[in-house]
Amino acid sequence: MPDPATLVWFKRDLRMTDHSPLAAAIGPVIPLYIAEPEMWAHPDAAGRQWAFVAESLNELRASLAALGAPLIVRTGEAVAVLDALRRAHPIAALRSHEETGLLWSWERDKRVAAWAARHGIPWTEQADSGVVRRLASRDGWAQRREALMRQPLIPAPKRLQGTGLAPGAIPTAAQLGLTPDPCPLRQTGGRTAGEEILTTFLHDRGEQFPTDMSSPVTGETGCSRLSPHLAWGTISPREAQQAAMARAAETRGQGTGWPKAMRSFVSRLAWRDHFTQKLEDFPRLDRDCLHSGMEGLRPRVPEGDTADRLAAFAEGRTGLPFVDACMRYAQATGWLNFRMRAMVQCVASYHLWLDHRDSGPVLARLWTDYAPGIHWAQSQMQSGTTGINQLRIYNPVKQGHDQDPTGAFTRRWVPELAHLEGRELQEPWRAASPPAGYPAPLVDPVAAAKEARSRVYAHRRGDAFREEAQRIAAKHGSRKGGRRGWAA
Ligand SMILES: Cc1cc2nc3c(=O)[nH]c(=O)nc-3n(C[C@H](O)[C@H](O)[C@H](O)COP(=O)(O)OP(=O)(O)OC[C@H]3O[C@@H](n4cnc5c(N)ncnc54)[C@H](O)[C@@H]3O)c2cc1C
Repeated sequence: MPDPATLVWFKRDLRMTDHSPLAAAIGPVIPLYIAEPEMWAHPDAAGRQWAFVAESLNELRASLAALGAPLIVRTGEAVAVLDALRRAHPIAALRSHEETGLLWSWERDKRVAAWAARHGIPWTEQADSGVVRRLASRDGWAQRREALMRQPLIPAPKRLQGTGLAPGAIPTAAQLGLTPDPCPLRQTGGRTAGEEILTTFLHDRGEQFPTDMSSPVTGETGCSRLSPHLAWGTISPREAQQAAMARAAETRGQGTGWPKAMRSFVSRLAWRDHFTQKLEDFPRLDRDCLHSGMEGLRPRVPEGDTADRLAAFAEGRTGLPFVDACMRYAQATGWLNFRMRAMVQCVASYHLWLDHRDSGPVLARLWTDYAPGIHWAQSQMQSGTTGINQLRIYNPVKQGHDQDPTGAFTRRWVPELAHLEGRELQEPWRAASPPAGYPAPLVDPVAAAKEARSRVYAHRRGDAFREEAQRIAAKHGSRKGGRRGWAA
């Protein structure tokens, strides 16, 4: 009978450094990744995400193998996979990070907990971020998170004792039922790529981060671009934060932009946890409006012409050039800067009057860095369904002029408009001869925004609405006075 092993279950934490479950494993180890067809069948899942994960798994497998225990990959339902492993090798303990996911992952975890209890296998879950399970109150949350972020990093183990179990194949996207999803400029997965991105951001690219981040043109290199690595865990948030704080300290007093840029970056890492905490506390975030009074505000696909508007939005054919450029750019790269993500979500929800539960999956599938907690919290916030945020309705024409002042970005991604300049580029319907092959705008952006604002405010009236909004703010709102604009 072989010695019982510790099973370390990797999920969105595809690394060995700063990985407490792996560091805590004693005796033989089964490092396991389960490719769950149930997860990849969801409407928010896309081939580009799996491609990034598969690259990360390949590298993790090689790194773990070098220590003595290669990554075991199995495809299937979690309990079935775990039970097959238990029958192949005795398991003393199950260890993993806590995962904040959509309802299906909660249900899956309940089944895993029941399986573990049935077989007398203790399952220890540890936090991988500032998100707190069973949080009683947001009071003191930020301080608690900060204390966790300042704890020393956990080094990767020096050696691991394997079990001899067959490593198993990393499935292809098609084997997981994913449809082809070309993304020619997608970021590469794996720890090595993540470390390189972090290094170049901290030492070469990041000095103008606070200004570069607003535009997709400057943001492409001026933003950290760490998001897929944080989303799939090839880099830990604590590693990123501590490296940025060290860089801020090293550059202090030299008259450069680095310290401010690093502080700004660190605050974004805190937003990450702030928004993910909302999903932790409200796992129905992708299904229900945070404020129940906003239910029924917008029609659902396929009511009326919603299906056509959603298709035009997804294909980058709304007739609003900067919106279409951003959507086509995201299609090709798997990424978009924050402001433009907010703008495209806002245009879908306000101007095109689409329910965020219809547009949200379309956007989620564009992001290589899809992180349910951030995505659905932001999606609701930019759609006005939280009931607690001030409405921010971006004007896509103005954003085009502000964030793409030369027009080069819009012309590159909407080549139908390559011959237009200045005002006509962002409002081609005003051109003397409207461009052939490019659609007329689905809506007048100014009139549509006005109409949307009055419809939303009509829903936000009355004492009952206000009382629920107060309860939501108390449960989910940031405790940073005066900063509610971003953090509520
Ligand atoms: C509708 C919508 C959907 C979004 N969906 C996702 C998503 O699925 N995954 C995702 O990682 N980000 C999402 N974001 C947040 C943000 O746009 C991205 O994190 C950012 O653009 C990623 O690029 P970066 O790594 O260069 O970010 P940087 O600007 O360099 O920021 C560093 C990190 O901080 C975190 N961060 C930055 N901005 C935010 C924010 N506003 N809220 C929460 N965390 C933030 C991310 O982890 C990011 O990688 C979404 C935003 C909106 C408006």
